[in-house]
Amino acid sequence: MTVTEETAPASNYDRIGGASSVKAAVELFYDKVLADPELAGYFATVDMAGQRRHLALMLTVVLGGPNEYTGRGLAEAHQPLGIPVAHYAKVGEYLIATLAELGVPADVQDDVRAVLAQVQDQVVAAGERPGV
Ligand code: HEM
Repeated sequence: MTVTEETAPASNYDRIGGASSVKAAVELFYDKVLADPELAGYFATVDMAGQRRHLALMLTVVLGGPNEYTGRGLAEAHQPLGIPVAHYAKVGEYLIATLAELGVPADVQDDVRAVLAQVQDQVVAAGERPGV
C-alpha cells in the first residue's frame, strides 16, 4: 500500500473531467433515452430544461460528484412514475453505454453500476420489484 493509495481518491466525477464532461455525456445519454419508445413517455410532460437537468443530476450523483441537489428525494420523485425494473435497467444500460462511448475507464463504469444497484429500490416502483 503506497501513500498515494491511502490518500482520498479523486471522485470519478473529477477523474472524467467534471461538469463539462457530464454535459457532453448528458447530450449522448439524452439522445439514447428519448430515442427509446418505452422510455420517452416518462419525459413527455417534463420540459426540455428539466430533462437535461434530470440527466445531468443523475450523472453527477452516480459519478460521486458534488451534491448540490436540493430537489425531491429519489423515491419521492420516482415512486409516482411506476417505473418497472426493466425500464430502470434500460436507463442504466444507456448510461453505461454513454460512458463507454466517451472513453470513461472501465473501473469508473463499474462504480457507476454499483451506485445504480444501490439506488434501484428508490427509483423502481415498490409494486414492480421482484420478490417484494
Ligand atoms: C439512478 C437512477 C436515477 C437517478 C439518480 C435519477 C435522478 C432524478 C432526479 C434527481 C430527478 C429530479 C427530481 C426533482 O426534480 O424533484 C429525477 C426526476 C425524474 N426522473 Fe429520474 N433518476 C433515475 C432514474 C430514472 C429512470 C429509470 C426514469 C424513467 C424510466 C426516470 C425518470 C424521471 C422523470 C420522468 C423525472 C421527472 C419527474 C417529475 O418531474 O415529476 N428517472 N430523477
